Amino acid sequence: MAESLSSFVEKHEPKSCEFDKILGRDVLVAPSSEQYTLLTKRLKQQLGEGRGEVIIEIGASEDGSESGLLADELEAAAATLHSLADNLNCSCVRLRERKERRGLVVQYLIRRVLDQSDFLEIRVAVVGNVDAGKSTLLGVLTHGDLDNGRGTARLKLFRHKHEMESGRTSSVGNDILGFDGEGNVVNKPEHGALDWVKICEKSSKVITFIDLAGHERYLKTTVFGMTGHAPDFGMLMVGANAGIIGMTKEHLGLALALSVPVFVVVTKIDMCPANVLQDNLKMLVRILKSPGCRKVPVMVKTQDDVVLSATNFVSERLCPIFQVSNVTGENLPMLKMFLNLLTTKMEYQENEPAEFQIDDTYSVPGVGTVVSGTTLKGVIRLNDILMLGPDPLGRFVPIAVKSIHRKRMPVKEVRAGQTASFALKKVKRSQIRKGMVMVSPTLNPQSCWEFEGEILVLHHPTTISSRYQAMVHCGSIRQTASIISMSKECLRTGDKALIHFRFIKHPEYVTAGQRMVFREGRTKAVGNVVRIITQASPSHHAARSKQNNSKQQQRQKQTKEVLGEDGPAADGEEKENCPNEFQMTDEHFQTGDSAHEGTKRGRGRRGTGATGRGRPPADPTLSSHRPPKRVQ
Ligand SMILES: Nc1nc2c(ncn2[C@@H]2O[C@H](COP(=O)(O)OP(=O)(O)OP(=O)(O)O)[C@@H](O)[C@H]2O)c(=O)[nH]1
Repeated sequence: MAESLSSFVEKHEPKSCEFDKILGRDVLVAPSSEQYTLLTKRLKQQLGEGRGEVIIEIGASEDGSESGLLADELEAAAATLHSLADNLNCSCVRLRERKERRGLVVQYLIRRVLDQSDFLEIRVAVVGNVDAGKSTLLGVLTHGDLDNGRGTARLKLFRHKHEMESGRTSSVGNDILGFDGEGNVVNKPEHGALDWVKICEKSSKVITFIDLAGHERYLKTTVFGMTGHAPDFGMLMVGANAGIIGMTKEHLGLALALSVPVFVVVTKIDMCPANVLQDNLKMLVRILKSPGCRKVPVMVKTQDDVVLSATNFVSERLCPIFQVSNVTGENLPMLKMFLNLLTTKMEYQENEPAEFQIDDTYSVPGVGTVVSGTTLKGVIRLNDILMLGPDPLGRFVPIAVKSIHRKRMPVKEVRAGQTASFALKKVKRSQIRKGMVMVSPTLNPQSCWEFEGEILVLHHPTTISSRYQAMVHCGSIRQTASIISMSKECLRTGDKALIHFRFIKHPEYVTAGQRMVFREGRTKAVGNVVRIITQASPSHHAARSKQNNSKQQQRQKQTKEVLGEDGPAADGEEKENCPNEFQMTDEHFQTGDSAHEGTKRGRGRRGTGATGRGRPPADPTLSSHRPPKRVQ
């Protein structure tokens, strides 16, 4: 929500607080020196809360009556705001104005000007059915050239030969779009290629798109992208002519399950008959409003809508919908403006001990072992010693951080909320399993075989009882776990329970409060880790899990015979092809199985189990560490 400099005061502080003196519609018109000091202090606070940016409204009165400034007042107020922004080393850009009874109310974007090596980072997971135009839109946004309707724009992004040939994305891809302080796109391809370091140097804000596959064959990769890459937002793409088909509902369901706020981009409006577009939009709105989604859809048609929806996108409930064409470029400027205004609402704790989740590993000639992932807490600096683990025996070993890159740019430190790649000293790549973490030694990290989670069953064809096994996704941990015990005898669709889980293959680093997904075939459940059980022993585990395994395999065999359906892989690793997970059936959208019920979005995401085979780094690394090859 856009804030006046005093709005926070009004809502949260007692009436007699120090900011009382800067209330009022015209406080910026001619502030006293005491007021000016308070205004500076308040703006600094607001910038801190907004991770370096805030939208300020001037001319609005606190009670809504007599809002608006006259032309000369507005000029004076704007000059004050510019000088406040200058003093705090911020840019100040006019976004929109509205006419009120007395005069104008104007909104400004105040954004901290960062040094060359720093930028605000927002991660957007791009999901939607195959052929919805995901790769094409990303090609158009990041390279600036429109598509020809036959796939020229997406060619710039495909990473594997088979993707070039089939036109289908199969891996988790990363593409970046940089904005300067004024909100201008800074991407400038040279001979078709983008120099990430230059983009980052010129940017105040960098949007990282996590381009996920639309085909159900690659759903495993898509789920990993959503759980393991810690997206701040989900961009759900829908082809105007095709509407909500195939994997669209599943991807929406997955975003809901993980409490990732979603906005929708309807593409191909250039080639879609008006009546088909209207029908598909109606269907989209109906699904978004259904009890299973409980979203508030907003059609974004003007720049005012963009500012309003971006500033109100704080809640997971609002769902802005854009209608664009990658061929004619219609409405793309509005989408860019929206992306420029997006601010993450995730609270990252920089003052806590460091925690970094690894989502991929590389062996780089001349550099050594490189890991990429997301910093969840704290600050990690060059030459820091962190504890890497857990290994198969649950141990953590100290390692030194040799170099750090953010989006291929060498940096001295990386803070909570930022993705990065580290070159590590004296560690072989084979010693690092995706799914491991690197944490501060002060945390004295413990691995666990067992934990308790509070789970809501979104869908199960029959009932879940003790000893049932399925895949746990927790951040980027991906391992089969068994149910040891439950607070209820059996669970059906819609039931909630406290469940005691045990990993079947190796211990993991899990923390209370993490969001988790539990799934197998058509079964899916979401919830939170509530308690870690560190004392459970592996030997005890092995015997019991073997027993459980054979029983479950027997049960799965029977189920397969009856349903012709696949179960989870017995060795704890996921199978390549698991269609229909997260299928938000019509039942969900109509009966109110609240996919987003449960607790808040987990901040912690750790480790990985990414496919990783031959795909570029999540934070494609390291100019000197040799950047991944990209097929042009
Ligand atoms: N006319 C028109 N064609 C488009 C538009 N957007 C994408 N296309 C075409 O639609 C086709 C599919 O686009 P892609 O970007 O490959 O779709 P995708 O969603 O990335 O597909 P996957 O990578 O397989 O998940 C390509 O031939 C594009 O040229 C658009 O706005 N208008």
